[in-house]
Amino acid sequence: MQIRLTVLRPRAGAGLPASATDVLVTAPVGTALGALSVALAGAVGVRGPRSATHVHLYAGSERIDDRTPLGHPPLLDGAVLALGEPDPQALAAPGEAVTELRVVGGPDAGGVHRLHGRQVRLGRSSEADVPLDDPDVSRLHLALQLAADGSVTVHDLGSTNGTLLDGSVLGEEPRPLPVGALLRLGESTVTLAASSGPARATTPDGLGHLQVGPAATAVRPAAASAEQPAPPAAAAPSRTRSLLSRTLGRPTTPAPAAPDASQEQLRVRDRQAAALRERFPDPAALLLTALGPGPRLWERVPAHPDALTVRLGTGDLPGGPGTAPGTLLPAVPVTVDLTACHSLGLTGPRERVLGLARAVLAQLAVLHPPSGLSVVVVGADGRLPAEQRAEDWSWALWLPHLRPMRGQDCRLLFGLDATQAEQRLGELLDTEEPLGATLLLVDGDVGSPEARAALARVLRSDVRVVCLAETTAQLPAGLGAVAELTGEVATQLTLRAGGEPVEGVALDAVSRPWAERLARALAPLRESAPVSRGPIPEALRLLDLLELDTVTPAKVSARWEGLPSTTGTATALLGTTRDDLCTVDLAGPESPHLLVGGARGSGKSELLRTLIASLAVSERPDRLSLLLIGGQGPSLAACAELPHVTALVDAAADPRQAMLTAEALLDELTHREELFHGRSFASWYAGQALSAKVVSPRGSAPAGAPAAPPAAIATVTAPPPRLVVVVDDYEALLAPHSPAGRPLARALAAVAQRGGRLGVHLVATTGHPEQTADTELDEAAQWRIALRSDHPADSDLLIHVDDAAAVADTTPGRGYLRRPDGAVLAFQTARITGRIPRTATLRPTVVALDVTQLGTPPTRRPVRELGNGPTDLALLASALQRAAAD
Ligand SMILES: Nc1ncnc2c1ncn2[C@@H]1O[C@H](COP(=O)(O)OP(=O)(O)OP(=O)(O)O)[C@@H](O)[C@H]1O
Repeated sequence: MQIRLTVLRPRAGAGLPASATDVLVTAPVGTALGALSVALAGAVGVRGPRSATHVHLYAGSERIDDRTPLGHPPLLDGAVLALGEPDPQALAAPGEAVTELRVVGGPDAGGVHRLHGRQVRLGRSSEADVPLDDPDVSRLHLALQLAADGSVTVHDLGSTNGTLLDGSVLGEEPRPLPVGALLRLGESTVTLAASSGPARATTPDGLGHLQVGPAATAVRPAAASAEQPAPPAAAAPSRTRSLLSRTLGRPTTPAPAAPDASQEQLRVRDRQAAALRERFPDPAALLLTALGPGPRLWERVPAHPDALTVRLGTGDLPGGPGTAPGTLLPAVPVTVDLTACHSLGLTGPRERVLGLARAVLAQLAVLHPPSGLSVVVVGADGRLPAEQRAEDWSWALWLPHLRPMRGQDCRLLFGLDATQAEQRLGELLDTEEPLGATLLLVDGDVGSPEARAALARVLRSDVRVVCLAETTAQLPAGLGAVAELTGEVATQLTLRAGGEPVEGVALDAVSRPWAERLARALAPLRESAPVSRGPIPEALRLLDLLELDTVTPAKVSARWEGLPSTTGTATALLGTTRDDLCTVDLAGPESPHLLVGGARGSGKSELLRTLIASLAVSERPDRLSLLLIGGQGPSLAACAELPHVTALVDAAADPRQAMLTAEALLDELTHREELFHGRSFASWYAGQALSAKVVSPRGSAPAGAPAAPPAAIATVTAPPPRLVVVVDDYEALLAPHSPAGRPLARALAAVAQRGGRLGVHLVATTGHPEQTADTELDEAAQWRIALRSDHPADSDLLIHVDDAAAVADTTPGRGYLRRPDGAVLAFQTARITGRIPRTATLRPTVVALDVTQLGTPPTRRPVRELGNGPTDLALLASALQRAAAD
């Protein structure tokens, strides 16, 4: 496994900052922190004999136990480990249920401050308890006073530009500050909030990530109600007039309400303003959502009405229905819909533009799931030093949205030099089918004439683009919207999106440490779907897909205990498609049988072994039996130890056993028909659940079923399990020179025709689809797989399209699944006869992360397996046997 950590070197002296190094750790699953700590200390230059015995690592203020396995909390992707002393930042973390002061807008937005002590001063000075990097804020601007009963008052400290409390001027006399009231100082807006809501449940996966369930629909903003004003998007010229210049620092105007508004109209105004602020969350709310993670994390799935709408700042916007004419909603979000305008330019002094761009990326990353939005960051402007570009964007390396998910040849979707930029832009143009949306962020020039030409083409594609520049003239031509930072200190912006410009918007900008904190909180989070979209992997391990990388009897028993007590299942996980797990459900209503074809060496036998192992994990042996028949050799012998396997027949080597098996199979079908009295396996089981008793009408032991007592003794017996008959080299049984095979082939034909209703399923492989065409199985099997085929006609016979003929012979196990509904999906079979990957036994390595290199192709080392030791199948069989015996 690989995870990224940050190691903090101890401070050289009190008051000095700790220096941090980001590292990539590669280590076998289950490696304990103790095995890494010396290497982690070495990464920040702490070496020598003392480091071997005296390395203590802290997560926040807590010392981490050396036995904590890597990949388990707190050792997750993005974790910060402080060496030798608690993390000095830890105390500043916003905590649980206390009153919080949140900076919800302005040039230094996003801060969340727990209120401690009796007095809290806000100002530009570093002496302030809550420092604000806003040029229009005085050094010590205002003070909050906390009373013992928890109430809060506020007063101005004689600031130059004054303070507004909910639109009215605040003097030096203390006034109560209720939760939710807006304080505006300089271009910043702050508010008091009760504690943040409950965190969303997450599940550690042991590999450095936390799985997050889908967003709760209840928390999504409701569609615009009759009372709500239209969303404050930039592209609506009708409201441009009403976006007034901000009033602070200039002659102060009262709260923006119409003079003759009634009490009810004012309440409507307040509700509308609150609804808009809720709908487009401020930076502080976003940070808390990432840290929680809160219920709104990744709520904007592609169909969400506000998907790809970004908030750029706040302004006073006209009220909606129910407010008095001329009413303005104070300090509500001003947004741009990137779905509508496609591309957005942000211009102004570099530091401010970067602050705004960070706020834009942060909100996209918090509100959109990585499966619905990919982010590509290109910063290759040769006028800036390479180190500067890397430093400006290093915070984004923690965002999960930058992971290459479509086969892009890089570690992260960065283009931080001309070559990387050309590569990223080329990839954007090459994507044939867009999966979710893509946002390209371009910081300045893209570095080369080729890249500029490619960017011009990207701008005409479906990719959404945000470009940053110092001046509007430096932006690429034809952007859908441009936000230009204005004002003496560039803390306001003017938005142009086709209609009249929207002026005087107080921008949302966030600092780099803030953005890094938010991105780092997102780093370990993963959507709960086990496989993400992307290219089809080249190699897969079944035990990993089954989440049984360390398989134990207890884990298997727990899985079996969780099964519903209805008819036994027969669902086999085979591998993955591009988007999802690839499974075949033989017990479903669509089709009970599966036919698999492919050329020599295409991976048919391995696919059967994977299917057998997967079926065995999916169901208890008393409810699912497996009968294995090798038409031409012992390819399935490795599965014989699974407790579900009742017989292994080598038809070529043992014709007599083949004959007996054929008879037993036919007997079994007849037995079930008599037992079920015309009902199907499923409805008979449903009946059994009611009557609870079964009287066996006859007693010969059917192939693949537990032995039953002699026919003469009518007795209560276990109900028959589902039976899956698995045949390798089906065509060998059909061959004229195979006298032993022929009776078996006849029995299998009967299974294909009659077995489905009786809970008897057939899975068979063929190397020669033309020989198995038109057999009973060919006609009955609606689940069909074509692995690599030698001829298009073979593929066509199997899956009714010839795509499998184009599969490369370097990818055994790659093929196409045709489902009963006719859908054809490319997939890769997972392996079960491999051995534990060699990396599982390697010594852990710790290497420093170099941001400038993250956009380059990763070094590829072939996955090698241990040459000795048990196969995964042997490990699984042993665990299943013990689980079955318990
Ligand atoms: N899913 C897979 N992933 C990786 N390697 C695989 C996979 N499936 C098969 N292989 C490798 O490909 C080779 C051929 O596999 P296999 O014997 O399953 O093919 P086959 O189609 O049954 O061949 P034949 O028709 O000759 O019996 C083996 O070396 C196997 O290890």
